Amino acid sequence: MTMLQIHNKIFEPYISEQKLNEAVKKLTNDIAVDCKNEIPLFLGVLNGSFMFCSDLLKAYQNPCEISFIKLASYEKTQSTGQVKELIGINEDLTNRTVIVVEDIIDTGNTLEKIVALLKKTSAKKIKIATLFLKPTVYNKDIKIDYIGIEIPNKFILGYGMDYDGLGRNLSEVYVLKDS
Ligand SMILES: O=P(O)(O)OC[C@H]1O[C@H](OP(=O)(O)OP(=O)(O)O)[C@H](O)[C@@H]1O
Ligand SMILES: Nc1nc2[nH]cnc2c(=O)[nH]1
Repeated sequence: MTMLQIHNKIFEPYISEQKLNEAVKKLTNDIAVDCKNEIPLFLGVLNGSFMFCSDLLKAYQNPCEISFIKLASYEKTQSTGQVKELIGINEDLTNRTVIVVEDIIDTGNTLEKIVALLKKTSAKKIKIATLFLKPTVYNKDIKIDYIGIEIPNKFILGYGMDYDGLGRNLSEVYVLKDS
């Protein structure tokens, strides 16, 4: 097993590229079935979801659009509890089906903020897709429509997700050792 060190933290391989591909395919199929009569607008949440968004859209065979929103709440491996809006929603969402695309939902603080922003628009439907969910941590009432992989309360990185800015380029997911 190839360990990885970033600063003083040790990470070990956790979820293979193949498992990630399977999860992305399944999510894509589920979304395509639900959206067969519409053109969804995927709304990726930067930075973490860029790689997931890319693979999701490449796998999505029907007409669709993409845009991004940028929020941040994490410093190192801890949620600060405060979510900052760095890039807002610029599109006209009137009558659109918007699918929020998250790499991971942990406390749900980020999601709550995004959904609050979307509710102020005239979007027809707001749906949520996440590659990872920590069900034991998530404590909001917002329904998550599409879930890739559920994980315990551990800190992961790779496939878009970082530790202190590093590790986003890894094509598989690692977990913080002994977390
Ligand atoms: O459910 P929560 O506890 O809010 O955590 C989930 C959020 O944390 C990460 O983003 P982060 O704030 O680290 O910004 P980044 O995507 O730029 O890394 C991740 O991409 C989610 O958006
Ligand atoms: N990189 C990373 N960011 C997160 N944001 C919320 N949970 C996590 C996590 O486990 N890893």
